Amino acid sequence: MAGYNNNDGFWKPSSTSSTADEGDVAAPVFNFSTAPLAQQRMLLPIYKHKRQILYSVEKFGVTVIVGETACGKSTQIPMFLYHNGWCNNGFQIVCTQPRRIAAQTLAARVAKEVGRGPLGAEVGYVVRFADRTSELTKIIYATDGILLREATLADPLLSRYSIVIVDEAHERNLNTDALCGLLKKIRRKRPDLRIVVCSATIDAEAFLDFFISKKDVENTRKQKKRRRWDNAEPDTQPKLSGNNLNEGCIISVDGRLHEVDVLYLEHPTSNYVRTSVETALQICKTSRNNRGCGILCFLPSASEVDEAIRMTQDHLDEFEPGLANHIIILPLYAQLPFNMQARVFRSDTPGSSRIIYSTNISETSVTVPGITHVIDSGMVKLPFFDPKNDFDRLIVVPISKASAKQRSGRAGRLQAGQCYRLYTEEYFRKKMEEATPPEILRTNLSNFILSLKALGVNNILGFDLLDLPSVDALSHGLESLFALGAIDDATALTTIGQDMSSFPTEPRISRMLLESLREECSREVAGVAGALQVQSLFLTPRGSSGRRQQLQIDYEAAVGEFADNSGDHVTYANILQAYDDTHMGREECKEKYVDYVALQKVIEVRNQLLGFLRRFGRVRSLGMATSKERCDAILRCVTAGFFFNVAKLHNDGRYYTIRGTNRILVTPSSSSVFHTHGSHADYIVFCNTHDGSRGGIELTAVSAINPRWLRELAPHYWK
Ligand SMILES: Nc1ncnc2c1ncn2[C@@H]1O[C@H](COP(=O)(O)OP(=O)(O)OP(=O)(O)O)[C@@H](O)[C@H]1O
Repeated sequence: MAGYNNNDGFWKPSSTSSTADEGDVAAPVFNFSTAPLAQQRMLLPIYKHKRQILYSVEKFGVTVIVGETACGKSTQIPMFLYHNGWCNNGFQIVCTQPRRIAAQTLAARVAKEVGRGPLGAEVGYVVRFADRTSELTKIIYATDGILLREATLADPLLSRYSIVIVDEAHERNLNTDALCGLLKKIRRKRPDLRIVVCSATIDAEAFLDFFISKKDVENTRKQKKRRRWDNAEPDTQPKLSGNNLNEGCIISVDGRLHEVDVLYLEHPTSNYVRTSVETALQICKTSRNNRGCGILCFLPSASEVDEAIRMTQDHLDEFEPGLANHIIILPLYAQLPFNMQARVFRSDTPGSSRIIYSTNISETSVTVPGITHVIDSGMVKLPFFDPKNDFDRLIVVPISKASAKQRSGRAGRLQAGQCYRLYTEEYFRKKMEEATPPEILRTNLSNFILSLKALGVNNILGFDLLDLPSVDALSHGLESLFALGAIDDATALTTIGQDMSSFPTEPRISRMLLESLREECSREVAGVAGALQVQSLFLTPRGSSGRRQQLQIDYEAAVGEFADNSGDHVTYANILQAYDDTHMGREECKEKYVDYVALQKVIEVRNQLLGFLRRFGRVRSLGMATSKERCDAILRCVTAGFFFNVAKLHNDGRYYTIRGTNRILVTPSSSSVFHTHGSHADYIVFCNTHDGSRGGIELTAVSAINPRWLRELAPHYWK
């Protein structure tokens, strides 16, 4: 196993001890996590800044709070404000999070800390597809996307909130940026609205400069130097109309309650999945004599998480006999059904060690109980828009220092911890970027533009943003929306565009779903949309080399039961139909090579999307249609959304996109359907692309289509 070093000296995890000799008697340590909640709160570093925060929010329109991870920003600030009267007169406080898992777990924790009623009483959350609030709710945790939708659909001035807290602002996803622009606009009409921006890793000055003009900032800084915060007392009844509302203030919160030791690899690793697994097993082995450990290991994608789990299971016993009985291994990524994600947050297995392999879904804001160690692979999978190929692509890239800090901050939350970085200290210091480029500078903007248009922003270039996107990216986004029928030639939102903007999906999928109402196959198409959220609905055949041929035969026979000649989309619909008809359980799915966990997620998403579709028309299913009618209806819907992604078979037997003439390879999972069940089609539509192991771009979610549909369904685009 690779060695690690840290600033305090040198230690190899494979040696028996890190800091203490075996015979050492540990000094008594205050057990933070078993102390009463009120006592835990008072120990958090942010507690010392309570008066300063209350004073600043009362006096200034905008407060930017930068504090170490785990200092208490997300849980404590809303409570300070609530207890100081900011929810009087029917007002509420909303705290936004980039991810739903953070909103849900924070709300649960704060409901406990407030201690008056269950989750959904005074403290609740709203995330896509789930609302746990009531008339009593005062503090709401919501995803930033949800707050944007609220402003779009219900309340453009967000008038029920006295304070909006934009948490984890460093993430700079499209929703955070749109929300910041919107809040700036709202403050012109509602100067009483207070904005609090929080993060452990933001450029506080840049955020303050964005919300407050430079001149005001200079004044504020001068005042800040003179102000003695310790003597500044907030009023017990905050005044909505403070006297410096055009000014802002930055507050720094130093320190954290529990230390995190950071260790780096001595030499770079060529295989971060394998090194992650080895490191995790080594930590488990050395922790066994104690009371077990909790490891959170960050990997870039769901497939690498699954690979790491398989590798860990394969090596558990050979690494140390008997280790398997004491280790629980769990995945955590967005494509898992919610109940499986929630398992990670239940720490009910005393004496055992837990290894959680996660994507960056748990990188910010969350506290996973029992985590003593973090392993950071140093990599992340991010969406990039490739204007040359006209594709969105998910690419694995190195993380930034800001992400590394967030990841290490997932340890040391309830007790001291360690973070193993699977890269060298030199790389971290000299090569790693300071921050991840914001989404607005790297991704497809059509969804972002659609959201702004629905908010009534006609001139996108005139809307205040933290970073301006390139003109090329904007024009591409506008062209795509025009081709989808979401905007007209004066770039105004059409009726279809209005409807599309109320779906929680990207525009192409929203368009596909709306088309399904016309084709009367919403149940099938909502299932297809669900299947696009998971990596694959099929399990890959695995086994010893001697059995491989037989396994492949079994696999093809099983897949053949569901596969349709046309390709993946109707095959997805067939699997869901089989589930609806027979309620396949875990074992039956395994026999048929269907991934049970992925299927549960698809069904969860399908049901949620059907709920949205019901607002627009009658949701029907094509149960009685002939297979040709059913297949054509489903594929016409897919084409209505994904007509940008069409490729044609050329004489050399390869597919080329019609626009851009790039050579494309069809991935094995899709081609197995084509190879087994039909000849290559002349025209195909595809929904996802990624960098292939054979070089070039590979496709998933591929089906044969009739080229005539292109002119019928997208006449602006295919003349
Ligand atoms: N779900 C939870 N279960 C147990 N303890 C929790 C939970 N959430 C928060 N805590 C406790 O509260 C502390 C502060 O958490 P909080 O999320 O408020 O910090 P933060 O400053 O927002 O961190 P970050 O910047 O990493 O999001 C944690 O270190 C932990 O001790």
